[in-house]
Amino acid sequence: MLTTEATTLAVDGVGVQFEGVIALEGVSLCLQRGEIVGLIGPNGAGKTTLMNVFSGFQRPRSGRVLLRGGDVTRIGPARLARQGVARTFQGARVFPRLTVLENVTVGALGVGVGPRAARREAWRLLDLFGLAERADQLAGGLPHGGERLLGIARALASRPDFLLLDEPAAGMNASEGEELVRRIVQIRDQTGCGVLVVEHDMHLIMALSERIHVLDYGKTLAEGDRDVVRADPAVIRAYFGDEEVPDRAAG
Ligand SMILES: Nc1ncnc2c1ncn2[C@@H]1O[C@H](COP(=O)(O)OP(=O)(O)OP(=O)(O)O)[C@@H](O)[C@H]1O
Repeated sequence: MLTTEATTLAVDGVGVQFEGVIALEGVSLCLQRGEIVGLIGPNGAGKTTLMNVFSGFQRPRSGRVLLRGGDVTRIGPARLARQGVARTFQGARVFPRLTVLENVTVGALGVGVGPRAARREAWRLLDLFGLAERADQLAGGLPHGGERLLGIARALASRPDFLLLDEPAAGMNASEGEELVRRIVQIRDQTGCGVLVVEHDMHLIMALSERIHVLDYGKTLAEGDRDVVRADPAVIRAYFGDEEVPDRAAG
């Protein structure tokens, strides 16, 4: 049952269809401020489509999107960002010809923060992400892991209550992934924002998420505590196949 509390971002029974392909059907997921939820599922399960619905990039055909209990189903991404919903995309999507500092500053300017405060906020985030030394470098010249962190820093510049991360660790090596887990937990602890993470790296998902939501063919296959979900036979069959289910990652 979905809550309509003031501290939640939720989808309630959403459905999305693309020219005959059912991408999502009757999916409900409630993200609370202060929690980290993993969204997983096989390729094509509907994870990115659900992120798009949450962030206003995809209007659902059925169901509702609720922000702090209010219906935002018809609100687009720019307005949702100003209301506290920020996201990153698959692929870093930084502005390669802007500097690292400018990339983050733009994130704050985009939600109406004044130029001086935006710059201050950008420096704070660059410090937090260990990118301050590269502030004046063009973003396009960053190594892959750095670009990913920059994308998250830019999303955080809007001071979101809810942060949606689409495959933040793609292309990172194991130690960069562990560092990313630490930073995401730190962000949650410091800002109290709710974090929804789509990620194929199961070690990372298990290390990071308190709750896990599993999609398969556009429907919810399982949801709940990570240990319960990991032991669910339907999840093991659909998602892990014959692979060994990873133990909770070190960290
Ligand atoms: N714009 C689109 N037009 C047509 N079909 C689409 C579109 N976007 C997604 N789909 C289809 O909807 C389904 C869900 O896709 P989606 O990208 O949300 O899955 P996913 O779980 O994020 O997959 P992956 O793990 O591979 O990124 C797939 O069958 C996909 O082919």
